[in-house]
Amino acid sequence: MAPATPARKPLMAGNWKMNNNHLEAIALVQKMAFALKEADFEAVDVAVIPPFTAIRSVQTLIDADKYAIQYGAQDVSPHASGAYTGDISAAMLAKLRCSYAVVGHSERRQYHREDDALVNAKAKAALAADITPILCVGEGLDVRKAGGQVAHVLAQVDGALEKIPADQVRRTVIAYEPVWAIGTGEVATPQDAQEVCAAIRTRLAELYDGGVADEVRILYGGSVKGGNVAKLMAQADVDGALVGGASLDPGEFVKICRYRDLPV
Ligand SMILES: O=C[C@H](O)COP(=O)(O)O
Repeated sequence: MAPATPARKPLMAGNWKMNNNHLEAIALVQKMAFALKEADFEAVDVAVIPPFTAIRSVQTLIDADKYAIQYGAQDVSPHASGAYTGDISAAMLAKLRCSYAVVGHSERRQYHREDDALVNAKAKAALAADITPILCVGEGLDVRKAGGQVAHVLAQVDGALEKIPADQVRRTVIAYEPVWAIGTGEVATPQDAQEVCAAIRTRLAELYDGGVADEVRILYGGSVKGGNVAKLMAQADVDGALVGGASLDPGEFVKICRYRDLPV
């Protein structure tokens, strides 16, 4: 597939998971903002994905100090409003000017039994509120060992994008996160990442067209660190990273955002 073009600006998104209260969140964003320079933001979109309880504080800080850091939410309700205790709607996130909502993260699929139909409904809810879904897909170790990673991931992509029109898919981000690489320190090889990311892009061309496939940003996630990011980013179909653990360390996350200065 075609190498990354300026139309696919790399995205480094830090998924904090269930870490950092709103005060810790402010401190972390401040440290990142002090370290990152204008040239970094010109080269890369940088986003933080805090827990719901910290989004308002992050928004206030970013607005007040005019930081170029983007932010989003780790989940979104498929419902617009009503009696859904514990849910947060896309409209609520849009009011906080969230740019992104993660949908289908493997931890949601595993601990909350989310299936592709629900992930599809969440992606649609986010898109309807002009929020970019970061759609997570990825295989478990058993599937990988059996060599079924591409078929498994493409089935997740098909299910999650069902009946979502091309103009909305264009602004969707897809994150390939092999479950066996998440939080384990066992990063996929650059070739593993490229194989699946390229297959996703080919599938987008089949489902929609080459233009859509060329525009969609496809991230890799799973034990990304400063020490391995440059090789992953050198792959033609890897347009960024969804970073978990390393995004909690401002020095490490800034290093990841500056992958272009690191040796490949
Ligand atoms: O959303 C992020 C991924 O689950 C990766 O997490 P990790 O970088 O801690 O392996």
